[in-house]
Amino acid sequence: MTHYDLAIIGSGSGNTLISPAWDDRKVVLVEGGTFGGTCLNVGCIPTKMYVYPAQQASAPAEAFRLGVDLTLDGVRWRDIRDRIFTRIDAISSGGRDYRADELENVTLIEEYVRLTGEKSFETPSGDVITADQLVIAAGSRAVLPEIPGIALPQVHTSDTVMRLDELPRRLLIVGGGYVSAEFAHVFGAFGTDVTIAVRSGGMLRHLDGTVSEAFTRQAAHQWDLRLDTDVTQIVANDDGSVTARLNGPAGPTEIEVDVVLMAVGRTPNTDRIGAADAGLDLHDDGRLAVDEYQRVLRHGEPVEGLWALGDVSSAHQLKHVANHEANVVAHNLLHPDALRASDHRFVPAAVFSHPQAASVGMTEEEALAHAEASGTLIVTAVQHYGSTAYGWAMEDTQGFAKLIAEQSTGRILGAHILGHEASMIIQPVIQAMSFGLDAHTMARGQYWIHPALTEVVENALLSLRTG
Ligand SMILES: Cc1cc2nc3c(=O)[nH]c(=O)nc-3n(C[C@H](O)[C@H](O)[C@H](O)COP(=O)(O)OP(=O)(O)OC[C@H]3O[C@@H](n4cnc5c(N)ncnc54)[C@H](O)[C@@H]3O)c2cc1C
Ligand SMILES: NC(=O)c1ccc[n+]([C@@H]2O[C@H](COP(=O)([O-])OP(=O)(O)OC[C@H]3O[C@@H](n4cnc5c(N)ncnc54)[C@H](O)[C@@H]3O)[C@@H](O)[C@H]2O)c1
Repeated sequence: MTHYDLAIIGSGSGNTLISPAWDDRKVVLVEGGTFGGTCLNVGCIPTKMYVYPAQQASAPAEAFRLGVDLTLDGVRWRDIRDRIFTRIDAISSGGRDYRADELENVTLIEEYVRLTGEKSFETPSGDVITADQLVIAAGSRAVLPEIPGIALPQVHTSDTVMRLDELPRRLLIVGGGYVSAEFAHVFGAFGTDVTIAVRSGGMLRHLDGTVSEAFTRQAAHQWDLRLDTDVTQIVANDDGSVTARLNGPAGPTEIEVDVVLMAVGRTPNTDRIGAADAGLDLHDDGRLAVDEYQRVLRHGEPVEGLWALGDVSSAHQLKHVANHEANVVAHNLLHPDALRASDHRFVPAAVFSHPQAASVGMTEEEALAHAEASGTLIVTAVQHYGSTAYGWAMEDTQGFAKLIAEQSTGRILGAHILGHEASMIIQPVIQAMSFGLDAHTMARGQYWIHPALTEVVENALLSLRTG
């Protein structure tokens, strides 16, 4: 048995906790998978490194209506793949070597461990580790539904699809959320025939209804979108392709593809670390229960010195949330008498698809429920990109920003943007909400660069009938 001052399970955002403040204390970092976790190796970073060239590959279609004739001569999939992973793999292995070899006070264990108590765990090779403080930052993993044929080598998740040797000619994506929307854009722009099977009636259904409906419409123009459709079986064919059996509104049908991407959500890794056996509290979806200081709960009470952060405990499976919670835990580990709380009031998110979608705060549906419960009124404004000068320059006919505010105070409750660089132009609204600026002050209290695309947000603010 070895005892440490601090033990961390998971090298994603968990890795950032090891600051110089721990230099004279014993720390163990445990990583059973690839060093650096999901975002670096199989998540945010490589996906966006694919999204950017996908945008370039989409340029001919976009430019044509502006009077610019471009042709796409080809997409060198292996070159793109190797450029991305040469860079990422080096960062991962550099980070691993730094933790393994260069810090005398830090030990790196490269095995999947299981809790044996509140602040103890064991490795498959039989070592038992105890710690004064333990941080569980074990993340989440892609869900694989129990469909016959799910284990075929042609069936991938986001973990493996980015490393394919060849760009598939035909791809079936199962699911209608983030991963589906982003990979449909990437593979579709590169020339793959993309079919998407969504078991519900729309894509991105976690977003505001107006955005989800508009995205679904645009998705149906770009990809073969099958709504209200289940995949019931996947069967291997002799030529290396697979046949997926679908059940949709028109009854059973079949589709032949080269690769299937399962994109049906992610589940927290609490089962794999044995959190329930250790007596820790779990939410219904399997997340660890934590309080506002990121302390893990047992029988509803925080366990002293036991912390969790990121996907393993968060309702938001987002890297900026995992990083924020890691900052909070980093402080709280060292300042037990002056704990900081996490701030989950205005968590933004963006889907890097075509078009992009970005959101923060309440959807209109949630705002209406809030208004009813609080006896207030809400106002909404929808501003189209095409109504601003930059939108004219782009000849944009689809993009829009939808803002929702409290009528009496002008307090902004939510923002939902669909279109070019939505993830960037939403940032001033996130700032206004976080710092409590009302819609009018925000619109009139600063210059807005003319004729930048941010004028969409300015005009939406001015259109809100508040006060
Ligand atoms: C395809 C994809 C794209 C994404 N894109 C974005 C994006 O654009 N923006 C965004 O904000 N978020 C994005 N995300 C989500 C983001 O990647 C995650 O929210 C974030 O990486 C979670 O960080 P974490 O530190 O909680 O967990 P992770 O980074 O997953 O780290 C957990 C680590 O713990 C290890 N581990 C688990 N169990 C054990 C055990 N028992 N013993 C030892 N080690 C263990 C795992 O191997 C893993 O490396 C994306 C996710 C995916 C899958
Ligand atoms: N840009 C980003 O920030 C980004 C990008 C990718 C992933 N992520 C994170 O990763 C998480 C996982 O992404 P995701 O797209 O896998 O999940 P998701 O929750 O976004 O979407 C899952 C989809 O699968 C469907 N589904 C669920 N179970 C199903 C089943 N058994 N059969 C068929 N369909 C089923 C759901 O209805 C939904 O359409 C996201 O929730 C997000 O937090 C973020």
